[in-house]
Amino acid sequence: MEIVIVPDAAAGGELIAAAIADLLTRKPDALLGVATGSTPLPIYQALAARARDTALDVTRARICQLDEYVGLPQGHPESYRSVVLREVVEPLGLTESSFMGPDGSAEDIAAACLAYDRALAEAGGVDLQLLGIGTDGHIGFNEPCSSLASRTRIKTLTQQTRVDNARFFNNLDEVPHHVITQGIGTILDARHLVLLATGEAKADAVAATVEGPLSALVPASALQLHPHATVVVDEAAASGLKLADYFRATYAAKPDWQLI
Ligand SMILES: N[C@@H]1[C@@H](O)[C@H](O)[C@@H](COP(=O)(O)O)O[C@@H]1O
Repeated sequence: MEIVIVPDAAAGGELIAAAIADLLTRKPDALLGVATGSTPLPIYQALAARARDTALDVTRARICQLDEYVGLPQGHPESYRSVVLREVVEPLGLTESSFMGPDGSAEDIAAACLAYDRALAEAGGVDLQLLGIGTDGHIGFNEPCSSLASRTRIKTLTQQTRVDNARFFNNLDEVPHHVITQGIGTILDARHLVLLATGEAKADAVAATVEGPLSALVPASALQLHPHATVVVDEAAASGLKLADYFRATYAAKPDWQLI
């Protein structure tokens, strides 16, 4: 696992957008897995700026969703489908035909989960999966004690996550209890995992992910199992890391041509 400590969220967004740009240059039809929440927005803004202002061609990029609320009406502005279309797909000049996600309004949720795992595999697998992290250490919506081998399935949110996400809704009661999420096993199938965490509220979860034991109690610690996982953190999110100086020195010594 590589840990990169950046000065702030904007620098993290630029660094990760550069890695995505490099991927799309090598593989123009790469499948990019995207996360929701506030944290990855600087990545999407930096990537859209590159698509607008540089020779980067994103027209063949494919975008896939990490997770989804269950039971929100289709087209609800806070369904993750709507969020990804608004924050990622449209700013890149792409259309819904470049996009795939699980169907949170399906009558048969179990079948929708299976179908999504199958669709990801049939699409050739995710090339680069962006991740945020919950304050309880969740990735996607894999809450503490999720199986480290889990596939896409329905999960029940913890109260902590519902409270954290209530800011996107009118009140806490509107936050769904159930979600579909790529499983931890599904996430680990991606070729490159890139987790961005910013702000002091994430410091404990980041420390447990990076320096704690591999544990289902901290779902993000599953990144320790992946051969190419990058954790990008700002100074505040890095504040609980005992090995911060080592991570800084390692990254500073990295050759310029070697991206994350
Ligand atoms: N399902 C999403 C996660 O994918 C995201 O990482 C997390 C953190 O969000 P934020 O970046 O807003 O703190 O929120 C939600 O729970």
